[in-house]
Amino acid sequence: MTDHEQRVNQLFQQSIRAKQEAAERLAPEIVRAADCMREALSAGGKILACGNGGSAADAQHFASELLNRFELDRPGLPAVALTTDSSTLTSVANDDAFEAVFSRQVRALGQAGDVLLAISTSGGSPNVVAAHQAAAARGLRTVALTGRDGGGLGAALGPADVEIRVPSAATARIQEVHLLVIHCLCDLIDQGLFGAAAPR
Ligand SMILES: O=C(CO)[C@@H](O)[C@H](O)[C@H](O)[C@H](O)COP(=O)(O)O
Ligand SMILES: [Zn+2]
Repeated sequence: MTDHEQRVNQLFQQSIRAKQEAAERLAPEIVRAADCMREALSAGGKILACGNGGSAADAQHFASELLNRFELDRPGLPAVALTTDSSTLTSVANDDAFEAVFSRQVRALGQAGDVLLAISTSGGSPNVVAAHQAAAARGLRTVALTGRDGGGLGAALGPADVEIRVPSAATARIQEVHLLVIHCLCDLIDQGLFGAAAPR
């Protein structure tokens, strides 16, 4: 095996270990988060999703799996990624502050009973923390995907919120687990609402 192949192998092993540890520790919180989202959707609510960088992509990935479909052919479900409208993002950042790019949209779009999916590997992104604060003030529950020590986001959550904190300090490994968690949430939501088949 070449040095580079060995490095690739190590990265795969680290990712597998991070996922194994997460499966052992996080299953109850993942089920709680899916229940929270399913209840909101059943009651006519929607899910707003946000994050920065790779987590912005994760927010969009999740929203598209709800709006379009995951594995089951079923009607679209209401979800909005707060990361996609460049006119809104640039004008809020330009006129106010980058910290406000998600919270302003939460105040405009969020209704009591909706859920905010807040994704931050460090838990420290000020715009994600501000989105949670705006959500809480409007009666939304937050499902937070975090890592490390949960950061300011983990610390700001209330008893009705759910934190899924990946036990790792490496941003890339945390993101890899977040994507798996997102697919677990989609699977449990579909199963709860439409009786999806067992995972293949
Ligand atoms: O994808 C990566 C690193 O893997 C980066 O784009 C990463 O998402 C960005 O640095 C984010 O700004 C990090 O924010 P956060 O996860 O700490 O909230
Ligand atoms: Zn990344």
